[in-house]
Amino acid sequence: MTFSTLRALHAVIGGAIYDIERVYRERSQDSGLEYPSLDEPYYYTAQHTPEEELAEALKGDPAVAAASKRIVAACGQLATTVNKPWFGLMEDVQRGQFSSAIRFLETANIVEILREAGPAGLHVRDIHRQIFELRTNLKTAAPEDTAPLTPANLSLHASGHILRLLATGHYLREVAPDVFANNRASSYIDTGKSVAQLREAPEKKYNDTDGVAAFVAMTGDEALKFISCLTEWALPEKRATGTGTALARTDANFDYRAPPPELALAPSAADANGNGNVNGDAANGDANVNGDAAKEKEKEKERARYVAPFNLAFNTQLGYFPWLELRENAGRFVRFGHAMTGTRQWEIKHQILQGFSWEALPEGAVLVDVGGGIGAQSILVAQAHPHVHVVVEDREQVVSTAVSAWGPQYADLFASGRMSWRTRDFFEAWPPLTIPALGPVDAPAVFLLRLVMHDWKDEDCKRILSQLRAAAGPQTKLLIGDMLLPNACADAAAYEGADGSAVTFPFVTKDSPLLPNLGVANLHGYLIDIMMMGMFDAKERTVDELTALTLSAGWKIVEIRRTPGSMWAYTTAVPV
Ligand SMILES: C[S@@+](CC[C@H](N)C(=O)[O-])C[C@H]1O[C@@H](n2cnc3c(N)ncnc32)[C@H](O)[C@@H]1O
Repeated sequence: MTFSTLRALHAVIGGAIYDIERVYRERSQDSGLEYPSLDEPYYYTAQHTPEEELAEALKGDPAVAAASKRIVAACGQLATTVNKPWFGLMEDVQRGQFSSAIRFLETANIVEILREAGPAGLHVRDIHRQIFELRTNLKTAAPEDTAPLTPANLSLHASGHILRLLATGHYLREVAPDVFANNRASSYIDTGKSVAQLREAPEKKYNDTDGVAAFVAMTGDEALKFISCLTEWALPEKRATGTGTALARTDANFDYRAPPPELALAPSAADANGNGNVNGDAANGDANVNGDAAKEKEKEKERARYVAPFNLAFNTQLGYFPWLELRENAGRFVRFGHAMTGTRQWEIKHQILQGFSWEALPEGAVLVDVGGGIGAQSILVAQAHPHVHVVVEDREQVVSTAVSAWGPQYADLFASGRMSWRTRDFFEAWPPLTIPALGPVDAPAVFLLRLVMHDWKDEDCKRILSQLRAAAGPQTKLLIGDMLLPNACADAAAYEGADGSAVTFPFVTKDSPLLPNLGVANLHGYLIDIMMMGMFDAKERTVDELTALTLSAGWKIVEIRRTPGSMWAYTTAVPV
């Protein structure tokens, strides 16, 4: 590292600011439109002036978005270079505290409380009082098994310190000592619900929202807990004792892979899961241990116990989705559906509409959204393309609650029959459909798999893809929406696809001082990769990995439409 590299990074930042300013100037006809201030909240449900709307919308302009990413990448690289290693290390290794503080902000409804307080903000004593007024309501937006806060859990002092950490990390503003207000970053988590609505119906907090708050809550709850078990899961050191439970994992004699005693007689992991996720590793059993079949079976059972850090953290043999459907997880289950709406934010607005040539489909074409949840993405297609019929397939419990999760906003669409749900296990053969307005459908025009492949190991994905391949007609397309991760090193793979085509196009020019994958500006893709490891022992994939996987199930990738500068892509494949 030399001064010339520091200067080159500085120049990247300066050049990118110039690019952003140029777009703002040109698009506002030189009216002096300013870049949105971090200090000013922007609530997506509120009324805005045309200038405010344009200033916000331009952040999504491809040139602005790309320049912003260069700034983030360069600042990250520059900061890591010049920061005292101890400070940088502490910021990173203690990041969990910041994550917990953001979850607290969301779960305590502080963003909504501060929205109503306005730009002058609210003293922490008044914030604290309102948190309690909401939380001591009998109903709670938090998962059912969460006891309401009591003064013993949360002191005034604690609230103030958590909020100050957030203000220091640019998530709030401390406008006067102990007085906090929302800023642009915190306002992004707003649900738009009034405090009165949250008091009246806390369980509806995420209904009719953009899902961002639900995603924050889900990540801060389940994901933060299971990811803390990553190393214990990956590097179990203790040997079997046959006693203890995962929840007692601080016991020095505890073996993370030993079966919890109360589950010793439970059905096998495969039976409990019902979809093959948890027993994925068991199939790789070492067949020759002492030649003793009973012992081998027992060993296999043990290996299957904690397939992913999630299983370890929550002491369950169930896969994540069946676990979510347990009665005690009712709140988490509903929240997960809304969190999937939040995942739209990985894409540019309504990216699914640009991810495929929907307009080229014939009248009455059928899109099957496989593992589509509440249909958070395919509903955008149904709305924008009246010639397309959408059928969402998912597990029974998801299907039975999907329509009610949307509230009244799409009632006409559902009543028209152009968007419907049916229960299907995607590991089973695809049964032909009958759509009242169209009659029997032997093969759909498109199978969509969005955020599904990344939930599963390769062998499970192959099973899912093979079932779709068996059901496909010659014109059926497979559309996969997931992250596509490039390497972080400057080899050719970061610049081109497996077949040499420019499918992943460069994120940076070859002489740039930035990492070829844009480093921390694209960290989100690599974080989700590890989140999937934590949840399912699954992963996000590279272009090469996805190409090989789809081919193994009879699908050939023909097009990749990447969100500019992002890890997110829609990949189209056809039957081979
Ligand atoms: C990460 S979510 C993605 C939801 C949706 N595709 C989206 O992008 O919003 C994965 C979905 O797969 C569903 N799923 C899990 N196992 C399934 C199975 N065996 N058969 C059908 N759906 C399943 C889950 O219920 C969940 O809705």
